[in-house]
Amino acid sequence: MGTVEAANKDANGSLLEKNPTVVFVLGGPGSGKGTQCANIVENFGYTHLSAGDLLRAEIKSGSENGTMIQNMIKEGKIVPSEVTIKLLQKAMQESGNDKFLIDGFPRNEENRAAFEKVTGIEPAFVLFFECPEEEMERRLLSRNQGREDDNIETIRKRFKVFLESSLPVINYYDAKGKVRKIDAARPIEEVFETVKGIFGPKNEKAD
Ligand SMILES: Nc1ncnc2c1ncn2[C@@H]1O[C@H](COP(=O)(O)OP(=O)(O)OP(=O)(O)O)[C@@H](O)[C@H]1O
Ligand SMILES: Nc1ccn([C@@H]2O[C@H](COP(=O)(O)O)[C@@H](O)[C@H]2O)c(=O)n1
Repeated sequence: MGTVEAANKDANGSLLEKNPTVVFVLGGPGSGKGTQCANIVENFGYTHLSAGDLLRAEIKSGSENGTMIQNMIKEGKIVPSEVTIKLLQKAMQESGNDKFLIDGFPRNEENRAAFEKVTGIEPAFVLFFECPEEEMERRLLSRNQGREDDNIETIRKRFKVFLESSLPVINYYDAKGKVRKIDAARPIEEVFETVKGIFGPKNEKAD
């Protein structure tokens, strides 16, 4: 085994040995990624890891990166991959599971290439929740979870970052035949019916 590969295997601990299944969950801010991930966890036994939630938890933990992360989130900017990937790896290892929904990641080409290089993991497929901006804006402005970035000024910046940096990642995976596009503008239950069709009955958890 080459040195880079050996170092990555080391950093991943036992993770790679489990040959984990990773599904990236992408879509604009407010498209319903978190909502649908909660349904998938209940029905299909995946562990849900939201990159945004991990970054917000890192701020709360008083970490040395906290102020930098908080400033980036307020501006709707993308935190350097090094920080986010470490948080994702740690959460994956601690979960004990081998099936992951990675929500809101990769957000740009840097995220994508670094994750592949550091973890050696390729996603099984990518769920893409497609939703018009006006609908996403309505949802974010009425989310009421006290998020510092759910204000119209930051929301507009997040939309811009999504179009400029995140869509190219979706196009990258689309070219590889890995994107499962979902019309996310419909009611939650209808969206989940489509999601269920993608994961398939053979993956459903027994009661
Ligand atoms: N299909 C839907 N129809 C109407 N409202 C929805 C739908 N899906 C989610 N919502 C609501 O919209 C808001 C945003 O949803 P959610 O948090 O799941 O989006 P998200 O894509 O994870 O957002 P973000 O990227 O900002 O974290 C929530 O208040 C949620 O209840
Ligand atoms: N890969 C990521 C994911 C998120 N961020 C930052 O967190 C903000 C909120 O993300 P949500 O997915 O919870 O909406 C996002 O706007 C970014 O500032 C990131 O940097 N990298």
